[in-house]
Amino acid sequence: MHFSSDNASGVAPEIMAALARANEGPAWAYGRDAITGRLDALYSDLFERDVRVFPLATGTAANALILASLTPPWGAVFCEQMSHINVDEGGAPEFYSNGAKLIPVSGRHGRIDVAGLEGAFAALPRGDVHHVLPKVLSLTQATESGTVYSLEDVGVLCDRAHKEGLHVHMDGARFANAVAHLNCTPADVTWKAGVDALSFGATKNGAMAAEAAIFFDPSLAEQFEARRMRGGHLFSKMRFLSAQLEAYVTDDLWLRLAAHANGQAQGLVGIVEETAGVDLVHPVESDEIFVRFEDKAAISRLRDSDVSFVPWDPAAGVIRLVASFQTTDEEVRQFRAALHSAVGDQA
Ligand SMILES: Cc1ncc(COP(=O)(O)O)c(C=O)c1O
Ligand SMILES: C[C@H](O)[C@H](N)C(=O)O
Repeated sequence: MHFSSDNASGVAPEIMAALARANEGPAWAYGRDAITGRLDALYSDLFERDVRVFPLATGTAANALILASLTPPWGAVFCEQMSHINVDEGGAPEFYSNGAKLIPVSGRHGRIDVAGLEGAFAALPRGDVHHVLPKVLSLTQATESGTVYSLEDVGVLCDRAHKEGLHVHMDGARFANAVAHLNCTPADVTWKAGVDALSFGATKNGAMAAEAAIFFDPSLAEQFEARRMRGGHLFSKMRFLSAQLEAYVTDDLWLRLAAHANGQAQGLVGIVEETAGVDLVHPVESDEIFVRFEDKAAISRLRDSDVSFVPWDPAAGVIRLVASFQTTDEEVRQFRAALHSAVGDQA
């Protein structure tokens, strides 16, 4: 049973088939191919607005290069304290922005709220050349804690950020899981709520390696091609990124895959909730589940039962389980037996 990360999942057959089709014959390189040429129109239809789409291979590249497009080097980027850009990208956002400062904002269950954002704004020294300038709010949707911002929350946070003169970036490494959970349109939870640019993730949800930087205001994208090239992220055989991104949103594949992952996560939730000695750390609203163990020794016993997971906070006895589009009902059943064995006999 493998629940270490949705990054551990494979490639959806529809996307593998699209790669095989894209492999037929030669094609112009560096994005001049026919498939890449279709992406702006395809995603403009999906988001009900003219957008610019830039294929990339990693979510970190999407985040870091978008942020570099939204802030000058002397700018400040407000983000949740445990956000991926703040703790898991090895300094890439700071590097590609040539030094922008990430300002962690305390959140609850991985979500920033407007009170926390107001506090961060108030705490930032202003009005002197010695101080960085507030430039971006970055929200992760779905969050690193497996939760999802409501449409209202996104709108309120974007309004407050725009009032402060900030652009809003959305880290959508698990965007599909959030849209599936909210049962909304992609537009509702992005530009209609005030988001200016989106890291559109596909890798964790069925793609081999495909992400996209999507700009809802094309004027913000003017430098992106140069930044992507200078950053070493311009793929010569871009048709293979674009083929994945095209197949991903065809016939709502992306939402079907995410709905399956979210559904299997709810199956794991049911097992945790029925099991004494463990409890959920955060609400489960996407494909990630965080479980706290009263008896930390049970964590080792669970690992010895061939369950793969990330020991998220060993001192607190917290592990992370992540379902994916490939998680089977049998894996969920096996997990139930493994968990009950690990924590001791269950009445
Ligand atoms: C919330 C979030 N954002 C961004 C990323 C970065 O994606 P990548 O590992 O492809 O750089 C990840 C990675 O899993 C992630 O979990
Ligand atoms: C945390 C790690 O970097 C990866 N983003 C994951 O979610 O598995």
